[in-house]
Amino acid sequence: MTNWGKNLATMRAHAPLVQNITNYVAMNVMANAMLASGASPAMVHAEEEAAEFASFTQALTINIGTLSPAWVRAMTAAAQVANTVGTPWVLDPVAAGATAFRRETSAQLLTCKPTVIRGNASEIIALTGEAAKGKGADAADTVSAAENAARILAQQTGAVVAVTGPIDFVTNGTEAFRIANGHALMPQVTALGCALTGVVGAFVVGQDPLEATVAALAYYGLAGEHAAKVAQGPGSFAMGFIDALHAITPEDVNNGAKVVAT
Ligand SMILES: Nc1ncnc2c1ncn2[C@@H]1O[C@H](COP(=O)(O)OP(=O)(O)OP(=O)(O)O)[C@@H](O)[C@H]1O
Ligand SMILES: Cc1ncsc1CCO
Ligand SMILES: [Mg+2]
Repeated sequence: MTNWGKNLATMRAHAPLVQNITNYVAMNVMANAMLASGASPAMVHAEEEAAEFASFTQALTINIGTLSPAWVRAMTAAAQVANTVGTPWVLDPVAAGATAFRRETSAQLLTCKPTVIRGNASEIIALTGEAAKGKGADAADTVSAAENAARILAQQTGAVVAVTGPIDFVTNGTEAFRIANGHALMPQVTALGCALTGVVGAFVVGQDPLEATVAALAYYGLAGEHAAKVAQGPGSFAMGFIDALHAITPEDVNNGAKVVAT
């Protein structure tokens, strides 16, 4: 499991259609990051069509960043279809611990068996019902403080759990990896975590979920490192980041991935 570039090549060969029910902040950022990576994103959230679209999409991602009751109904219906037909789907539990609405919605979505759960440390801790220090959509807990919660959540749900931050942690409940790629400018640009969730969704199509998630995080963090070399601040970084997602090759990933099995 060291040829992480192969997972990028496979994702690009599939160029998968990925349905995203995401938040208003992330829609454009996420769609551009996914296109630059080599996937085909479709932002489809209406209650009238979300479940129908989920019946033929190659992967689904659900992000609870800007919720409303109609969106929750669409999310639940789409996740149920994905679970029934065996389509991989990724949950992004934005600010999961902040309000009762978010706690209840996340708990309901977890019953639809996500393939991967990708969140920051505070969000992953909150999903296990523990008190988390999250500051809205931003993390206020360390990744290492969330490792135990990630293992428990993976064992309880059967999902691969990815905790992102300065050093990412990914586990399926038994095996685990740390990914040290990334740059401190990444959390200075909104929705880069949300966009990563879409990239993870694209990687898991037809690939082992644990391996594909680790590879997606290494690739994405490497793009952050490349973009930071030419950035003058968060604004130019955001632009360079999209360029880097597009330019990075499978060989670059094999040379630059900082992944260790724990
Ligand atoms: N301090 C850091 N240094 C290096 N990389 C980082 C740092 N913080 C986050 N990252 C990287 O940024 C990406 C997004 O992770 P992050 O944990 O910030 O998501 P998030 O909190 O869900 O973001 P958002 O909700 O704003 O979309 C990941 O690839 C992660 O590795
Ligand atoms: C800032 C923000 N607020 C709700 S969703 C979102 C995008 C980052 O998660
Ligand atoms: Mg987030």
